[in-house]
Amino acid sequence: MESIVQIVGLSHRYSTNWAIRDINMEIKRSGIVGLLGSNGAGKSTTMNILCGVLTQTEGDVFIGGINLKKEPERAKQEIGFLPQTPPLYMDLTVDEYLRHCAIIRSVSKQKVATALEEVKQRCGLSHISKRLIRNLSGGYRQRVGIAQAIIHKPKLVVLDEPTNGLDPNQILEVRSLIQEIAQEHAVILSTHILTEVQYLCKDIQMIENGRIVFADTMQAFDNYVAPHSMLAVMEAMPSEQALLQIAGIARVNFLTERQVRLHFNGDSTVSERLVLASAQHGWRLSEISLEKNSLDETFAQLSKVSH
Ligand SMILES: Nc1ncnc2c1ncn2[C@@H]1O[C@H](COP(=O)(O)OP(=O)(O)OP(=O)(O)O)[C@@H](O)[C@H]1O
Repeated sequence: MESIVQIVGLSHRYSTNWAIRDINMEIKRSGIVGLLGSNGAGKSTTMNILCGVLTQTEGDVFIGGINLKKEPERAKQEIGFLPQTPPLYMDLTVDEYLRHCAIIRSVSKQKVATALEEVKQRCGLSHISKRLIRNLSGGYRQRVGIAQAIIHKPKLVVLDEPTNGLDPNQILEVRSLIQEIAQEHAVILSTHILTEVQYLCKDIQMIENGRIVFADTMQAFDNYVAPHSMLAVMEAMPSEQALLQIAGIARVNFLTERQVRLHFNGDSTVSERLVLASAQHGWRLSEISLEKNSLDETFAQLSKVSH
């Protein structure tokens, strides 16, 4: 199967500092790939190169087999881009703006009207065609931003922090629109929000200090960030020895007379065994909570593994 995107040995240097180093990636199918990284990790640099806005220092990007550096115009026909700040013209109506985008994206004259109707329908914009963009809510502006990215039916859609600055309802709406679009297009979604990637993406690329530190399926990532400790509150706290008897518990840290942190190996079914043991021995377990790694801790661990 031909790749939709292939990134080979991509590196970029701003004056003397390398912002990204030796990035490799291949996408062959539609669906959402999450590019996850903390601020300054190198996501925007990667995306800007991918969309032909910035020329890399080293390496190559192929879109549908076309070398972006050698044939930028042809390759860019297959890319739709929603940058962090959508390139909207506030004084145009939704119709005027999207028509303008279709034309600069080289949609042929006879096809502009159909492309416009289709994209408005997909993005839920049909009822606000005549509204000025200036008067739209953040969520609707973002929909217009997504519409301009897909109006020419590109193979690849690149979305940079698409839910940034939206309220919780708007976030849900924009996420479901992205899921819908990913049925037909390959989508790369950049974000620093772990839950966004967990919710939307089937594959994940994690970037830190300009390097990819994790590239696998979301399921593999979930296993990686699965909890390895839990906090428990017990009114009649047992001894360390008694707790270590429970299969899976590897280490015990007493925090207060009533609270303990239990580190475990394997899966979190150990919590069920703790509940059982408490009932059997009268420890009066009143609270239990699994502790997930924070994104920072996960980055730190993955960075260590990759070095
Ligand atoms: N125009 C520029 N000139 C010099 N250095 C830059 C420039 N743009 C980015 N950098 C540096 O390159 C590195 C990667 O930045 P980049 O913006 O790609 O990261 P990011 O992951 O997108 O972060 P953010 O989420 O904050 O946008 C950072 O150290 C940043 O300071």
